[in-house]
Amino acid sequence: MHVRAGHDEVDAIAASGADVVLNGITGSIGLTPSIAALRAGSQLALANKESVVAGGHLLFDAQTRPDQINPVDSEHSAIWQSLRSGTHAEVSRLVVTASGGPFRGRTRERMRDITPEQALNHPTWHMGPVVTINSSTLMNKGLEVIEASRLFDIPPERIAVTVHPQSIVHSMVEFRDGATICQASPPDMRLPIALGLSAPDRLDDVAAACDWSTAASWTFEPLDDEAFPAVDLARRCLNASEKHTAVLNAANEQAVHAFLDRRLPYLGIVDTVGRVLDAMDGELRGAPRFTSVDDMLACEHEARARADAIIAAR
Ligand SMILES: NC(=O)C1=CN([C@@H]2O[C@H](COP(=O)(O)OP(=O)(O)OC[C@H]3O[C@@H](n4cnc5c(N)ncnc54)[C@H](OP(=O)(O)O)[C@@H]3O)[C@@H](O)[C@H]2O)C=CC1
Ligand SMILES: CC(=O)[C@@H](O)[C@H](O)COP(=O)(O)O
Ligand SMILES: [Mn+2]
Repeated sequence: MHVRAGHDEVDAIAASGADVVLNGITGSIGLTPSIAALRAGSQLALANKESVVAGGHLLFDAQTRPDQINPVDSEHSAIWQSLRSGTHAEVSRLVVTASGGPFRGRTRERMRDITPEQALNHPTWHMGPVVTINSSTLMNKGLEVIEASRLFDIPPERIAVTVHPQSIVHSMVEFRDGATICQASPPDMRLPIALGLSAPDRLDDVAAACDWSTAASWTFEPLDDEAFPAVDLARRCLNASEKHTAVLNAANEQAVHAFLDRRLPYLGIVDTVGRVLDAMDGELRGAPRFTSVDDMLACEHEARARADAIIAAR
C-alpha cells in the first residue's frame, strides 16, 4: 500500500488523471485539488462546496470542457437532477431546501448560550463538525445559495430558500410554465455520491427510496432571516464579488473552529463574519476579482487574520 499525505500530495493525487475525482475535503483548502482534477481532464464529483464559494471563476476557468463538475452536495445534486426536465432558458427559480438545523424556531435571545454539543446535534444528517455547525447557523445554506448560483448560472434573486425539516425534498426547480420538479429521497448521501461518480448513468439500489405505504408529512416554512442572518449575508456577498464570498467563507471557517474550541460564543460566529466583511468591504470592492490562486490565498489570509483578531479581542 502507498500512503501519501500533505497538501501537495492531495493536489498530486487529484491531478493523477482519474476518470472521476471525488472531492470530500472540508474547507477552502479543497480548492487546489479541485482545480488540479479539472486541469487533468477528470470529471470532478464535488462535495467540497468551498471550492465554488472561495474559488469563484478560478474553479470554473480550470475546466477543460463544459459540464466537468458533477454536484454532490445533496441540494445541488437535486437541482442538477431536476434540471434534466427543461432547458436553462425555461428555468424560473431554484428552490433550495434547508432542514433549519437544531435551533429552528428559536429567537436570537434563545441561542445565546448554545454549546458545541448542542450545535453538533443535527436533526436529519450525520456529517462532519464544520458543515454541521454551518447547518445550525444556516451559513451552510448561505454557502449553498452561492454554490447554486455559480454551478447553475442563476442569479441570486432567482434562488429561494425554504425550510423543510424532514430533509426528504432535497431541492427543486421551478420552470416558467409554473411546474416545479423536485428530487425526493430519505436523507442519505450515498445517493448523490453515487450519481456524482456514475453520471449520466444511475446505479441500481444505491439507497432506500421513499416509503409510500406509511403516512408521512412533508412541511415547508419560510426562513426566519432575523434569527438566522447568514443567508442574507451570503446573498449580499454573492451580489458584491467573488472576493466577498471567499472572505465570508474564510472568516466563517475561523469562527466555527473558535466556537468548537469554546473561544467564541455561538452568536459570535456569524457576527464575526459580518464584522470581517464590513472591515474589508472597501478593499474588496476596489479589486473584486481574483487575479490568481495566490491572490485568492492572500485575500483569505487577511480575512482569517482579521477574524482571529476579532475573536481574540472579545
Ligand atoms: N457530510 C455530508 O453529508 C456532506 C458534506 N458536504 C461537504 O463535503 C465536505 C466534507 O464534509 P464531511 O465529510 O462532512 O467532513 P468530515 O469532517 O467528516 O471530513 C472532512 C475530510 O476532509 C479531510 N481534510 C480536512 N482538511 C484537509 C486537508 N488540509 N487536506 C486534506 N484533507 C483534509 C479530512 O481528512 P482527515 O480525516 O485526514 O482529517 C476528512 O477526510 C465539506 O465541504 C462539506 O460541506 C456536502 C454535502 C453533504
Ligand atoms: C447533506 C447535505 O447536503 C448538507 O449540506 C445538508 O444540506 C445539511 O443540511 P441543512 O444545511 O439543510 O441543515
Ligand atoms: Mn447540502
